[in-house]
Amino acid sequence: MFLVIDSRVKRFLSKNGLVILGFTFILSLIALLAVGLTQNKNTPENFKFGIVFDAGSSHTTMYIYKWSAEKVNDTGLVYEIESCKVKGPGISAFASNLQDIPMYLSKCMGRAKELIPKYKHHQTPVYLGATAGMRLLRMENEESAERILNSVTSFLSSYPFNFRGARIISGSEEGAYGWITINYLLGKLQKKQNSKDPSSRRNESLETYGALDLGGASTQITFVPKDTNIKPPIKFMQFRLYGNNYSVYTYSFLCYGKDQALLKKLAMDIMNAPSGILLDPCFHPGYERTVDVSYLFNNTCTREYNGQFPFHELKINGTGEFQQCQEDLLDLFHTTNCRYTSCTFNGIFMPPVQGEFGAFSAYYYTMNFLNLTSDKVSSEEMVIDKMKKFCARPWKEVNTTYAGVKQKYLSEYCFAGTYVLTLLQAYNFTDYWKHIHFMDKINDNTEAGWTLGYMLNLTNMIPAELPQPKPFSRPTYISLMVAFSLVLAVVFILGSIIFHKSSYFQKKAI
Ligand SMILES: O=P(O)(O)OP(=O)(O)OP(=O)(O)OC[C@H]1O[C@@H](n2cnc3c(O)ncnc32)[C@H](O)[C@@H]1O
Ligand SMILES: [Ca+2]
Repeated sequence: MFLVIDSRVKRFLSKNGLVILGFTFILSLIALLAVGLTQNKNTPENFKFGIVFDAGSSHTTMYIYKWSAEKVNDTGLVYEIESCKVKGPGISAFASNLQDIPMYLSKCMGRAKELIPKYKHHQTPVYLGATAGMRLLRMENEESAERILNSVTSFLSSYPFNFRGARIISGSEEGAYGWITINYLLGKLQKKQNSKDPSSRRNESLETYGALDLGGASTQITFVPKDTNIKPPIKFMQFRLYGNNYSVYTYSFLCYGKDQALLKKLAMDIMNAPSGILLDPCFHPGYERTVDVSYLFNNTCTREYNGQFPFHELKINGTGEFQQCQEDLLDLFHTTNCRYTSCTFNGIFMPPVQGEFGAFSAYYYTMNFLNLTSDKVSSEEMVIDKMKKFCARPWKEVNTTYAGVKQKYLSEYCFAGTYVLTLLQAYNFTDYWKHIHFMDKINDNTEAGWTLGYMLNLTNMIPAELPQPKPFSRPTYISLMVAFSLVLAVVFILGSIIFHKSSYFQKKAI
């Protein structure tokens, strides 16, 4: 019986074997094409999200970032989808009212829950970084600072997101992450990677922008120095990003943020002329403000000026004299005691500034309001002339002209503008408007600041080495697959026909 079937099968196969083989081959070919095409077809993009709280000295802002999971290692592709300003002061003001922290943060967290799809919540990292306000509080009262961070931690952990910690970041981190943010967004980190000319690649890092950040309590300057062979007394920060090495200088001046610098100036003024009334050239004529003397001196930044005064309140009367204001502010910067090859101020080592700089936060707010951003200025005389005129304008007039602007900001633009120019002078910038680019949002939507760099670093999103490019782009890959498969099919069919015909003729000949 088995023998009978076996011989039938044999006969069937010898007759139709080639047809079955061909049929199987074509089916496999179709399957191959189908798999290749479906594997490479356009699937909807898979997005990821990240949340960073910038807990600054003057206020807290929550940023939500979004990026495509597939393109995670490419440069410049993470962008901001939301910045939520937390109502109220900076978190360091909550030392004696910890119970208010949940209310303080809940509105922005609610916004995050709305904006990020629910099924993504558990994989979305949340970070909170506190800066100079909390650094100052920690110097005054470490336990208080700790308690605030613990309250923040317990509140943020109660959300379905992936909370990754609340901490005080160092001034160097703040400077370095700001530098990474702007260079990442400006596309400076991967530039010239494909250059064939080795001499142009050697100086690649010089093409990054330096970063200038002016906060309320501290200010940072960060850049790649021209001469990397100098032996610095402090270590430069070393980064390897997208296959390039960067040796970065960064320094954070605590107490030289805009708000603390103003308090230092006022404290210095009282020391120089102890009186309950201060004629202040940094405020508009007709402007009046009363400051509590104990508030002024109960502060780490003004401790060096402490003294006993027979009055409890200081009354400020503006006089609006730019030149005098600048002279007063110069006294905040001590430039005589440099023990190194070059210094900025207060005896702090700093290599000479070089290259282009991006200036953000209060640098931008101030210069943008004053119309003194680089694209609107052509000479130093123009800057001085504009500042003189602005400071000299009576407060009443300024107040009515800019009725929509917050009073605190408006009343301080004369001081802030003068402070920005004095600080840049102390850093030894010449022709600032040629080299300093005041920036707020980069690529239309993402704010310049340390938060993005912080998240990119903590989520390892900037690789040390440049990702290897794929040998073929997707369309080329698909076209090649199809073309080779068709050639294979045609060759096979032709081969079969030839084989059939030749065996037919052979049979006939026999
Ligand atoms: O970095 P630290 O020092 O911790 O401080 P911060 O993060 O709170 O500081 P910001 O950059 O938010 O603000 C810097 C200063 O600019 C002020 N400021 C904020 N927004 C402003 C605006 O739109 N116009 C003018 N000034 C503004 C603010 O009050 C501060 O004095
Ligand atoms: Ca800040």
